[in-house]
Amino acid sequence: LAVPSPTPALPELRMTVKDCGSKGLGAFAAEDRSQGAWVCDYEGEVIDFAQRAVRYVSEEPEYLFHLGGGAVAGSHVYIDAVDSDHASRAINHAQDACLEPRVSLAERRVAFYALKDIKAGDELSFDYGEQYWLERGLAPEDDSRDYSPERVARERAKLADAQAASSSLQNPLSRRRRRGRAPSTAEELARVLGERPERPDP
Ligand SMILES: C[S@@+](CC[C@H](N)C(=O)[O-])C[C@H]1O[C@@H](n2cnc3c(N)ncnc32)[C@H](O)[C@@H]1O
Repeated sequence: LAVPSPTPALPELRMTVKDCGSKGLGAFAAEDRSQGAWVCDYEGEVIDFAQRAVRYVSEEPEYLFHLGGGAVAGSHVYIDAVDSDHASRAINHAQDACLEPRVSLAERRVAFYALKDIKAGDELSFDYGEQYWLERGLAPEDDSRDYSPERVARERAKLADAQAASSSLQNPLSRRRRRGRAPSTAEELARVLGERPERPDP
């Protein structure tokens, strides 16, 4: 019985980084790669929630890939490519992208796979997700979805409502107030604080 030998793993795709006009720099394939094959990883520094908070106080991060985490914000993990000199840092966004990012929180890894046949000279892209652009109030190129100021305003209002609901849920005193009466003794206060609910999964 003939057993097919396993396909040898391909090396990382050869890439070049070039100017892409208003998108800034972009990463381009320097050779062909077939649909389904691994292309490269998103290379950068693995950081946690606290490091992210220190690094990005007032500016929106541009090279940060969120790997996920649990219900607790402090457990979230990211790959930050801000100081990387790897070409993956320059991969731009497109709705009809040629790359699929496969994220492994356990391995602290993002691996890009070809969603279609890639030819030498093609620009590499993945879908950053609508949220990336809505949070920044920007409309990206190579994307026909709705990023109008009206939608941005609607999404921001939804987020503000969700945050208000979540903070009032997490504050047992406000829960008690809604039921009509704030705790008036230390024992009652301790009992109320003891009822503090778990943060819901976002
Ligand atoms: C991870 S960087 C990608 C590389 C970047 N172009 C550069 O010059 O370093 C993400 C940023 O690139 C730009 N960008 C990526 N895709 C874009 C698109 N489709 N339309 C407009 N700007 C884009 C945006 O400024 C975005 O915040």
